[in-house]
Amino acid sequence: MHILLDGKSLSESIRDQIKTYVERITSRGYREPSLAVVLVGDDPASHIYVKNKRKACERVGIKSLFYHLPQNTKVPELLDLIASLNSDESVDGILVQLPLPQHIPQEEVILSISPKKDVDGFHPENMGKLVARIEGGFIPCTPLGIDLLLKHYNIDLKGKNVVIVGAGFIVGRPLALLMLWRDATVCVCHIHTKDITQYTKKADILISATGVPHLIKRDMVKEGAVVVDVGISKVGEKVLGDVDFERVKDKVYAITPVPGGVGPMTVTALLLNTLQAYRQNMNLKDGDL
Ligand SMILES: NC(=O)C1=CN([C@@H]2O[C@H](COP(=O)(O)OP(=O)(O)OC[C@H]3O[C@@H](n4cnc5c(N)ncnc54)[C@H](OP(=O)(O)O)[C@@H]3O)[C@@H](O)[C@H]2O)C=CC1
Ligand SMILES: Nc1nc(=O)c2c([nH]1)NC[C@@H]1CN(c3ccc(C(=O)N[C@@H](CCC(=O)O)C(=O)O)cc3)C=[N+]21
Repeated sequence: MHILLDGKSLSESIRDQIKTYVERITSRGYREPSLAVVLVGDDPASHIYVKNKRKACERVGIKSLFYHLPQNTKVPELLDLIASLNSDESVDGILVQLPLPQHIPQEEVILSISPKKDVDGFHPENMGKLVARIEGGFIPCTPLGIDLLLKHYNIDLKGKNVVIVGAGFIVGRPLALLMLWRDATVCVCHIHTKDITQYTKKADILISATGVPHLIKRDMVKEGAVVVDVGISKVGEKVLGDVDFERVKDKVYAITPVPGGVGPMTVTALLLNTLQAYRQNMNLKDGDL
């Protein structure tokens, strides 16, 4: 029997705690935390993600501001908006939904966000803190969500073989740094890796983040491993993960479902990062609340 790593229910309990915290602090006369979400263009998947993030904010009492810019937005217009959000003291966190339209350089946008408001943790200052193991930076939401999920289920990372499939900017690469911080032995496979199976078979903890549906098959997984599935692909009406869940599940110690695994934890990590930004912005110390 495998353990289901239930990100949905862990998320609900963390979000309840956030809600209680926000209620307590606002009842003492502080303003509510706030997150500005910027979406450029009309990608339908991005629309759904942004809607879910805003709904999650509102449910816990975080104010969400939404800026929807047209597909043909010019780079300076977007940078002007970010500059005004950077200097607006009532805005704690800024999230620019990725991917951006082709004509907008992602690096330039990420660099323009104040590191203090960068709740995605993508700014090089925050990525640098992740490399240098400096506390107090923002850790990217999906890696942070996975870390919290593994911690909740008492899955120890120290000295374990963690194999990550996918080396994307949002998940794979920052996750590798975080797992290293947790003292795991980390191996990152990507599109140029020859024969990923030879690596995945050695994984105590296998994390896949490619967006290739059912890339991870039963024979690629070690008996008793922990499997974390980050991938989300829409195939017809169905949402599929990177892992062939039905054939893999009875071979492993624990596994995340898709949906209901890493996805909700990503959104919860965003709420936690926004709260962290708020507390740092308002200069609140642990003793204050
Ligand atoms: N559940 C959640 O909370 C989240 C889910 N996601 C999902 O995770 C997936 C990955 O997202 P993201 O990191 O942004 O995507 P990217 O496209 O940035 O990264 C995917 C990575 O996987 C690699 N890859 C692609 N195909 C293979 C393959 N056959 N074998 C090995 N490596 C491969 C890519 O290589 P290369 O670039 O060289 O092609 C790249 O390194 C997507 O399905 C996305 O929807 C993303 C964020 C949050
Ligand atoms: N700046 C930026 N930051 C991000 O964190 C970011 C981004 N851009 N662009 C896109 C990816 C993707 N992402 C997800 C968040 C939540 C779910 C999620 O809630 N998933 C649910 C529902 C899945 C479904 O039914 O579609 C689940 O897995 O249960 C999924 C994916 C954040 N991303």
